Amino acid sequence: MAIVERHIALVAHDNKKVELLQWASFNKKRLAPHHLYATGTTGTMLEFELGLSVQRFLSGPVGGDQQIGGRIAEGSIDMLIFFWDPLEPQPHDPDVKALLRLGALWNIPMASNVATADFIISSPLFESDYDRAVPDLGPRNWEQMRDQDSED
Ligand SMILES: O=C(CO)COP(=O)(O)O
Repeated sequence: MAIVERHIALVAHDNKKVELLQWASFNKKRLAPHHLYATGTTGTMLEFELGLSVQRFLSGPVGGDQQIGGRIAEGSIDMLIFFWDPLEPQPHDPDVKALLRLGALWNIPMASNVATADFIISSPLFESDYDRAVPDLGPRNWEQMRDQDSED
């Protein structure tokens, strides 16, 4: 049976990059058939060290987290492996929070640590059809909002 190709974003803060590299190295064969994305430095590391083909965005602190969040919102990234650093504040903490928020909102599988990433990548669902529930977040109805406002 053909595998379902996932669109997976891989991101790690500096103190977590080695952990991500080791995880990706161990799982290289399983990751390779999928479409991989990463923030700038994480992506360079994965390409350079493992020879994986990765679409790189800007570095996290200068907009890369927001770019990935945008792709999640528009539906072109459907999984996030993000080893964020729980022991160190980041200059772009609002962007980190926004990325995690969008991942939760759009109900994509997200791993913040190695154990969860292991569970995700070894799940039978990893490469099979999965009907992910997506919230109904169509455009808000301006006319309805205006009429409600005038009733108040
Ligand atoms: O800061 C990051 C995620 O918040 C990661 O960015 P880099 O991959 O460019 O180091």
